[in-house]
Amino acid sequence: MMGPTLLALALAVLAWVLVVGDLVRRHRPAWHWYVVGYPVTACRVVFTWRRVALLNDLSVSRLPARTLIGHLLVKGDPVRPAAPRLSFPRATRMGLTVAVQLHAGQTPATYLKAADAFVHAWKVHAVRVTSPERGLVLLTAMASDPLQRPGLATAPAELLSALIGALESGGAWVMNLRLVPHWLIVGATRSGKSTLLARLINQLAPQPVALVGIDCKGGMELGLFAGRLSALATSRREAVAVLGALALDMQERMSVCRSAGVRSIWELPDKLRPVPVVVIVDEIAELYLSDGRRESKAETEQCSTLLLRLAQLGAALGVHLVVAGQRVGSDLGPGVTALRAQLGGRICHRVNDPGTAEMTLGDLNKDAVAVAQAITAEERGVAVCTGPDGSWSRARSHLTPTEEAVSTARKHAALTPDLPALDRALAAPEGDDK
Ligand SMILES: Nc1ncnc2c1ncn2[C@@H]1O[C@H](COP(=O)(O)OP(=O)(O)OP(=O)(O)O)[C@@H](O)[C@H]1O
Repeated sequence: MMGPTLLALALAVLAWVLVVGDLVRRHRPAWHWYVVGYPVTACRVVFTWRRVALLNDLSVSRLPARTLIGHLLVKGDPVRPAAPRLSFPRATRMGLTVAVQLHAGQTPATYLKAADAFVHAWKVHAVRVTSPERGLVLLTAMASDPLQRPGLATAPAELLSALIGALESGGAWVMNLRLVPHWLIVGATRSGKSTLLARLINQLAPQPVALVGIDCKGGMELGLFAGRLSALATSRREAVAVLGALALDMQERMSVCRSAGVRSIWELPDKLRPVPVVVIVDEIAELYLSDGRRESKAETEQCSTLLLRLAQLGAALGVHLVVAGQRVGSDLGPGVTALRAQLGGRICHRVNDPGTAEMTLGDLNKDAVAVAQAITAEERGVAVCTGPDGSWSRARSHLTPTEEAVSTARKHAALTPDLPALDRALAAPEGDDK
């Protein structure tokens, strides 16, 4: 009687283990990492460290590489090099961290080069190398891609600051225009650029800020938010008019600052301070590429000069640029490289050519370029972004449905500041010359 009951019980337990085990394997809940993943990975880190360090030239021998035997100078590789000292691996929500004491003469760059070797040796999704203090390197191993299902990050509301999404570290991805006044956003088609711009507008719409759109794709993208835009240019000719009017407006702002004896509009008393303006450009190539005709060439040159002027002087005068494009390269014109130098904030989604990733991140963070190039077509909304302290991180924007962004823009349409100079400039040009 006991036999069949025990058998049925054993079968039930087995079925339960199989079903639950499969669910756990597929969904990887957080406790699974702490109970199974972390102890296994921590053992791998500790037990493979000597060998990994040796194979990647991180170990250093205390013996000199040359020594004198009698009257002979003997050169060679000293035996038994010592691996750098490793701290105990500490579990985090998404992986683990270990601190490594650098040998004298070593720099974090050697560890950056070995990051791929760590990934394979420890069987983790990625390893990031940072140096929080001199002589120390922090290796952060991530068990799986935290951006596959990023949590909803939060950040305090601040003027000219937008919560864009979540960072790979689990923190909030914030675009703060007071800290980094101008931004360059690149991404191939369907990489998540427009969604990010919609998110930015969604976040800035409730703030006392003027939003100006330049969308030379006939206003198809930014036209959706027209109710909250103080001006919208939908052709290059209109873009020249709007940028020219903004350049003149900046001169007025300068004279207000000069008469008040201050260096930036933020030092002016509230009642004198002009409203901050955020200029959003969708598809920079439309402003820079000419069809060879004389007027077209003149317009591209004007756009290039005016954008550069706004970028050079805008930060102190409350004029901010957010420039987006599918591709950025010096072939767009000599002005592009100069403009890029002024756009301190960079966001690079998946791109089709290595040149664009190099152009966007290469001058600030060489090691971020390879990470940006590894973003796949499935990872929509994932990007490499720079932080205000010069660091970089992988991040994912919060998916803001277009309807939600449009309805937020409509809801706050009454807050739209009037910029009569821009309206006049837009009313002036005749015809349309795309
Ligand atoms: N953060 C995100 N999370 C999930 N899906 C996203 C995210 N961002 C964008 N997507 C999805 O990716 C698709 C393409 O996004 P989007 O239209 O923003 O790309 P794009 O780079 O602007 O493309 P294009 O240049 O063709 O306009 C959309 O269907 C959107 O739903």
